[in-house]
Amino acid sequence: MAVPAPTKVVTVTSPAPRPAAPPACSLADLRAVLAAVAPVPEPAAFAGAGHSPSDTHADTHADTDTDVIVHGVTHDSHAVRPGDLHAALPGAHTHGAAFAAAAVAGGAVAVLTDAEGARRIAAMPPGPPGEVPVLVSDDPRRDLAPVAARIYGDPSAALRLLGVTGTNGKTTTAFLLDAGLRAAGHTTGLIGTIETRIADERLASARTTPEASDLQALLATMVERGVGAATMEVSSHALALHRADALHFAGAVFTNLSQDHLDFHSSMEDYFAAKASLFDPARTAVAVIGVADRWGRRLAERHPGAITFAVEGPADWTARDVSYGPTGTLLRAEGPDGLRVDLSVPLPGAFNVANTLGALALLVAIGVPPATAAAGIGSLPGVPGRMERVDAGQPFLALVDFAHTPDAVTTLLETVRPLVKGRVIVVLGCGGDRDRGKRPLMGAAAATLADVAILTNDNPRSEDPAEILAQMLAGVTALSASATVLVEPDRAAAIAAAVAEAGPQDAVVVAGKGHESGQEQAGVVTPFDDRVALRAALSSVERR
Ligand SMILES: CC(=O)N[C@H]1[C@@H](OP(=O)(O)OP(=O)(O)OC[C@H]2O[C@@H](n3ccc(=O)[nH]c3=O)[C@H](O)[C@@H]2O)O[C@H](CO)[C@@H](O)[C@@H]1O[C@H](C)C(=O)N[C@@H](C)C(=O)N[C@H](CCC(=O)O)C(=O)O
Ligand SMILES: Nc1ncnc2c1ncn2[C@@H]1O[C@H](COP(=O)(O)OP(=O)(O)OP(=O)(O)O)[C@@H](O)[C@H]1O
Ligand SMILES: N[C@H](CCC[C@H](N)C(=O)O)C(=O)O
Ligand SMILES: [Mg+2]
Repeated sequence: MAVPAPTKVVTVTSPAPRPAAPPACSLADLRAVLAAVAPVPEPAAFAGAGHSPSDTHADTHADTDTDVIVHGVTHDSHAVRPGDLHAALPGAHTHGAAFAAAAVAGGAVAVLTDAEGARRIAAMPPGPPGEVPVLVSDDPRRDLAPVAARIYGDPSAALRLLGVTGTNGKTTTAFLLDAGLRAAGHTTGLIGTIETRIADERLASARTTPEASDLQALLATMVERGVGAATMEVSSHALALHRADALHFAGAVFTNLSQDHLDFHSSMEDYFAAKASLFDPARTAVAVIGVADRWGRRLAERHPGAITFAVEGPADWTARDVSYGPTGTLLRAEGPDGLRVDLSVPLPGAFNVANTLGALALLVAIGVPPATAAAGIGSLPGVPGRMERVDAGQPFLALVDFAHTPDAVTTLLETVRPLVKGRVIVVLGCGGDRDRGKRPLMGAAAATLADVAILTNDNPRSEDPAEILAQMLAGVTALSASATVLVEPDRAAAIAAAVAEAGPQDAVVVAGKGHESGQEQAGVVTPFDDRVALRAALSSVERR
């Protein structure tokens, strides 16, 4: 087999789709937006070296702002188009103002930044950045969302926007919502981890939730192309970094909360607060909350008008007569006011019953007839890389799944166990540059709930893969694990070892990468797809 060429990691987001008809908005309008969000800082605060305060263009161009017309906005200097506002944001690695000259050379007509950015621009040698107005904000990342909404004509108000947040199940729930909306006759849009859809067009997603500038442009493109209803995953990073501010949600689902992303959030409380902020009534009309865990129950207590769901109640929506099969589930959903909805869900496992209830509850709440919602959900062809079966004629079950949190690994292995008479063999790694606290917990879950656990690499990114594996193993050795635990850093070899180990009636479960198409290590992405690797391993076994 030819080895695919690795590609260099691009850390900036790829250019987002923009409306074909560019919007037009004066800088004076944007100043008004900024003034409404926060008071304008004193000009003296951004006087740079070699310039007097009056040299800074936040000040000097104020009278002529109406003459500067903005046609778009970007936070990424690589994606600047002529007529753009360049949002030069302070970041964890660099300051966007460092790229202001490139942005203005690329056609940016104004810059939005903070005092530090304005200081840097003022200190630059005479040249392009000094030739455009600089809007200064105390928090330009926060202000980017309302500014972008103003530039693109507030597109989320022009369509029915649904949001999904929570640790696990966002992508699945979003796919279920989209299927229900399409069954109800809507032309739909979808924004999430696997892909972005604008009506019939499908694009690869760079992020689960794009930055506000890209998101507002994307929603405006959807409106322009006749999309009437859109569903988006709202990650906790997005909420903490203001990507989803200034959006109008017709409704949103909270799936669940468990440990993840504690590299980014300081604590579970902080992580919960980010997720909970989506349900502020000022931005979300209908709250649908999974109450199977304590975080969901806390959120529901804060929102007495919320619609709740849990596979086993008490909740507004619960499931009855659930019949689990290897490829799907039959159930009766019981909702408020005696509603009864029979569903055939083409996704296996109790966790997908929870996802189905969340989607159904929101669809019904926004007026989709229950039978129509059920028909849409029933027509979903599955979710790529989530409990996805790979079949090459082998006498055992082979699955690829995206479980990459302790709770998801636990749920996954508990779901697979009753599906097979034989052993469960899991292949699993943990991502680099992500929550380290997850690693021993994921190792422990694999070692207690599987019969054979093969620990391997999963996007080591900038970290030493051996160190990540050692941290997973620490969770295994801390308890008397029942599984046979092996370590094989090469993921393809680990998958092949799992397949070689499997006998009739066993299950091979490859977890953590799901739909992903690359393995990222040391700044390089090498094409890698678990489904392809698993199929290749299964085929070579068949040939033996
Ligand atoms: C932790 C996090 O979310 N970081 C985001 C943050 O990065 P940062 O603060 O490090 O930014 P930086 O690299 O210092 O750059 C500062 C500014 O300079 C700009 N820049 C930088 C370089 C350049 O050449 N030109 C340029 O214009 C950048 O666009 C940025 O605006 O701001 C950047 C854009 O402003 C984001 O691209 C970046 O997402 C990074 C790449 C990322 O990996 N985010 C992940 C963790 C994420 O958001 N994940 C969630 C899903 C999580 C889940 O599973 O639930 C998601 O929604 O995708
Ligand atoms: N309701 C749920 N409860 C627990 N685990 C779940 C649930 N739904 C899905 N999972 C597990 O989580 C994995 C990821 O599911 P999904 O992609 O729908 O979640 P996500 O929240 O979008 O994840 P990400 O934040 O990484 O995009 C699945 O492959 C499955 O193992
Ligand atoms: N949205 C998640 C996906 C993780 C997938 C897993 N394969 C990994 O690389 O850790 C994240 O970026 O944390
Ligand atoms: Mg997702």
